[in-house]
Amino acid sequence: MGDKGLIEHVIVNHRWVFVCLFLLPMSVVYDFVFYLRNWIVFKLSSAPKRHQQRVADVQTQVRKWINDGADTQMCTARPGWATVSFRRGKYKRTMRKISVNLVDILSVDAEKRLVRVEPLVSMGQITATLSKLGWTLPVLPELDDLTVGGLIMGCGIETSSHKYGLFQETCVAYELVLADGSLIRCSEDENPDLFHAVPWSYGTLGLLVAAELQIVPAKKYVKLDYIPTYTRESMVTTFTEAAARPEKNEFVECIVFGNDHGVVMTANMTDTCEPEKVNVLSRHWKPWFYKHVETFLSRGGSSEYIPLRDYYHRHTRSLFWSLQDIISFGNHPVFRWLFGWMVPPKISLIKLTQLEAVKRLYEERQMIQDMLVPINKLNESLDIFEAETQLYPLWLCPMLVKTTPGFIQPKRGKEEMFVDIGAYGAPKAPQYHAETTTRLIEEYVRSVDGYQMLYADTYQTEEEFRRMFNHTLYDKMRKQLDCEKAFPQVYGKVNKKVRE
Ligand SMILES: Cc1cc2nc3c(=O)[nH]c(=O)nc-3n(C[C@H](O)[C@H](O)[C@H](O)COP(=O)(O)OP(=O)(O)OC[C@H]3O[C@@H](n4cnc5c(N)ncnc54)[C@H](O)[C@@H]3O)c2cc1C
Ligand SMILES: NC(=O)C1=CN([C@@H]2O[C@H](COP(=O)(O)OP(=O)(O)OC[C@H]3O[C@@H](n4cnc5c(N)ncnc54)[C@H](OP(=O)(O)O)[C@@H]3O)[C@@H](O)[C@H]2O)C=CC1
Ligand SMILES: CC(C)=CCC[C@@H](C)[C@H]1CC[C@H]2C3=C(CC[C@]12C)[C@@]1(C)CC[C@H](O)C[C@@H]1CC3
Repeated sequence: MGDKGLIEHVIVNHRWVFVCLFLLPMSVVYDFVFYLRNWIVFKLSSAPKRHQQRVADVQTQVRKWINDGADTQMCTARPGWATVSFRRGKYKRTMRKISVNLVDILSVDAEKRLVRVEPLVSMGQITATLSKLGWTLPVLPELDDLTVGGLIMGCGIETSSHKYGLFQETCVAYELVLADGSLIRCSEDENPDLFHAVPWSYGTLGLLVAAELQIVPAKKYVKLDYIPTYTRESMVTTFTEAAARPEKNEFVECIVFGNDHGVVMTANMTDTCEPEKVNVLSRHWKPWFYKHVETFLSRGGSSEYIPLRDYYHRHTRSLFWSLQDIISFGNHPVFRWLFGWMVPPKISLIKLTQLEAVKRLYEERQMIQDMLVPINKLNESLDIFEAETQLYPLWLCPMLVKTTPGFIQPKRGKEEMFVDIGAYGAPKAPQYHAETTTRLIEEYVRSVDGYQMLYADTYQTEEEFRRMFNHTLYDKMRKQLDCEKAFPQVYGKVNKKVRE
């Protein structure tokens, strides 16, 4: 084995060496630099002043594209490795890249209960800002590095989605630069068709330059009730009943640890607590959250008070359960005490440095998928996941599909409760084959009028994709805004063939 072969062997089979020695320190430096930059910007209060100039710069780039003959389509200049999406878009190599370098929180309006942000503002930045002011977002998707732009143009989900719907249902206005270089604002009252067509459009109707999001009062803690279940029936029933009562349960999720057992969690914000039951999850020596949850299967049900921000970022430290496949001893107490403060490595840096062999490994032997199905199909869906993947844990998160027009709408005309089934890890089913199995599951999801989250690999054909997502309003807006030359279709940005 030559030097290159040896390095590749070590990186694929002992990836933790590279991750611990290189990626973790790099992630700390990266976060620190960004933190410092934001601190300076905030102290100088320069973000709102510079916003207009930065938007004008986006408009100038689009107008230059027109003057240059508009011969290639446009996408944002954000490199594929920097995103939370599972893969990189190949289209980033060929399309005209428009730099939308807008990373700041512009204003917090307590009276109107709104926060106005630029599209690259991350969820970590938002919780840091809002919690100090006593506010929070109604839906705050897990993973610190998710951006407002990515969550609006794609979709975002969290354990309060059974009450509020997806992230976009809590947005009240978008500002976009269109294919002709003009700036437009849209909301429920102003350009409502565009407003409803933007979510799930993946940047194919225009470039987002600002968004207004609802805020709601935050409390200090979340009181979290852990309810272990030992049969499939009790797991599904407990979860479904909890999701149906948003007035009683502000947050609902379930981690399925095996075919017939899992822990359902219901939670509510509170300002008071029982001090002996407080669990500060963000302390670096604390066990990974899903491992902690698993202990309630043997300990029996219980309650805890978790600081609100720690609750929001509870799965971030272990990237749900994906980190165990990268640092297998990451949850060992010694590792946690010594290095836990550096974890997790930044997803962007993992993507930037992963070798072709690691990519292949993930492509062939790992499944990263979120499928949204009507909650009354949960039991049947779990049977399919068990038969085809035998992959555990699974993440269950309920979500309300509202009748708002757009890419996803309840097929039966009235709002309907769905559940996101998240599968992240190495399937154990002997017949598992990335493409065949995913296609089979996609077919099932279509058959129950469900949806696939598109940050992951979709193997659907364009015709199947159009059957899954309602393109009526989207097609109308593409025509009206003359998008055909300017941007690809959503399918052209998300299907497996255009991603690597
Ligand atoms: C109107 C207004 C506008 C503002 N604009 C901006 C702005 O544009 N950009 C900006 O950055 N700040 C802005 N701020 C300041 C903001 O309040 C924070 O000071 C800033 O975001 C940095 O937060 P921090 O120092 O608390 O960072 P930290 O709390 O140190 O957080 C830094 C990062 O660490 C992680 N983290 C920290 N604690 C936890 C935890 N408990 N669990 C999991 N992860 C955690 C998160 O990833 C977070 O992004 C604004 C404030 C106001 C009022
Ligand atoms: N908890 C959750 O809900 C989770 C959600 N996700 C998914 O991750 C993705 C978000 O990741 P993130 O890294 O934030 O975003 P990405 O950079 O991956 O962006 C996602 C899409 O949105 C487009 N987009 C982003 N910003 C703009 C903008 N300003 N103008 C026009 N188009 C834009 C991108 O276009 P382009 O390709 O041109 O750059 C891209 O197609 C979403 O798809 C989300 O569903 C992942 C994990 C958890
Ligand atoms: C809560 C929802 C809806 C989704 C959570 C999905 C995450 C678990 C995945 C999103 C991006 C994924 C990536 C990886 C692991 C799983 C995610 C965090 C990797 C870090 C796995 C290792 C690869 O080499 C790179 C991957 C990048 C994206």
